[in-house]
Amino acid sequence: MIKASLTSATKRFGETVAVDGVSLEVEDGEFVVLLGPTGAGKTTTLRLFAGLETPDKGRVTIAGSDVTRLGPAERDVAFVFQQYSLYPHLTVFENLAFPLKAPGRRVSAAQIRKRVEEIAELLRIAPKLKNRVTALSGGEMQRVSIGRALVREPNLFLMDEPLSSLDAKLREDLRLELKRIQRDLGATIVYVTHDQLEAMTLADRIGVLAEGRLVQIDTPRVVYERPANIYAAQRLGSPQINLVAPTALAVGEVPGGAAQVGVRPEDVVVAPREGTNGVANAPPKGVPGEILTVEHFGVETIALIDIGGRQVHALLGPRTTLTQGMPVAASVRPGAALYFDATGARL
Ligand SMILES: Nc1ncnc2c1ncn2[C@@H]1O[C@H](COP(=O)(O)OP(=O)(O)OP(=O)(O)O)[C@@H](O)[C@H]1O
Repeated sequence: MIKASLTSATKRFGETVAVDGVSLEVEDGEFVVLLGPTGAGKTTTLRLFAGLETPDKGRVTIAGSDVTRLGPAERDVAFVFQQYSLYPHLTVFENLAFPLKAPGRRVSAAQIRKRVEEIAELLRIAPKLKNRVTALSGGEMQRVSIGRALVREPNLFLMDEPLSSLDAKLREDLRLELKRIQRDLGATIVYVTHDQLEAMTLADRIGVLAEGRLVQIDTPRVVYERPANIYAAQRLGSPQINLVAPTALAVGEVPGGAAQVGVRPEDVVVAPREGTNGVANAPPKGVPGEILTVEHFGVETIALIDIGGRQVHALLGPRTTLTQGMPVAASVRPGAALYFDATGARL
């Protein structure tokens, strides 16, 4: 079942087309992440779902109804923003209970208590329910913000970089918890980020936005392995995909119309050009290059290699014996090259 959709939605601000003919269907229980750099139109897309913006063209539906002309209060959506928007003079319990006490909601005190306690448990803030929110850490405050959205069981959750104000460790913890909670509750979430790690780990599908357009929407794996174009290819992967001239890495048969070849670092095969005792082995396959740097990250090692004046990243095994300055031969794992035409579209 489709829980929310945009159909050919366009939103302009003066000369700027913030969202340009975006069509997007979010399934019930799905976690869709909108990924793109600053100004790509992520927040505006989210605000169209929320009813905080009205599209100039196109339609918005939520739970099967056309809500294009309805305001936020009439859409039954919950938002979480980057900055916690909590009531500082209230306790954690009162902040979590607040959305349930809105006028028109007839929820008994006992039901409120039960729901708040459930959510507090889920978010692991139950021991803090009596604390004032000002006495919480940043991570706890953001948990309360997320909890405030979750108590209500709305049609749709809209989250705009909810973890970006947190430090790396908290961010990771909360990211894992958010995914677990979303699965447990079967919640439908549209989530905005420019963090590829969040996108890769949270999303059922990633929507890649560029200049207001939805460039690709698919599972993280498909966007990574079969990007629609160079732009989408560059959004995922760290280090970024290597882009070289069609023949620079000797990648075999190049399809007609290929202007660039994309090779992920893990698909660059690197072999030493000389035997360890200085005696030449049979020359390895590939183009000659030289190792510029080797960085050890524990679980992986990344080398930067110069091949004929071009630099490419290669993922090496953790126990690699390759070191800086070594002459090497670089090639591409068979079948792993991605070909792009002059417009950047993948062939
Ligand atoms: N209220 C507004 N008035 C004028 N221009 C706006 C307004 N809101 C957004 N824009 C413009 O629309 C474009 C898309 O903005 P949007 O905030 O949707 O991008 P974003 O991908 O969310 O970026 P960020 O990651 O920086 O939040 C930008 O060029 C922005 O300057």
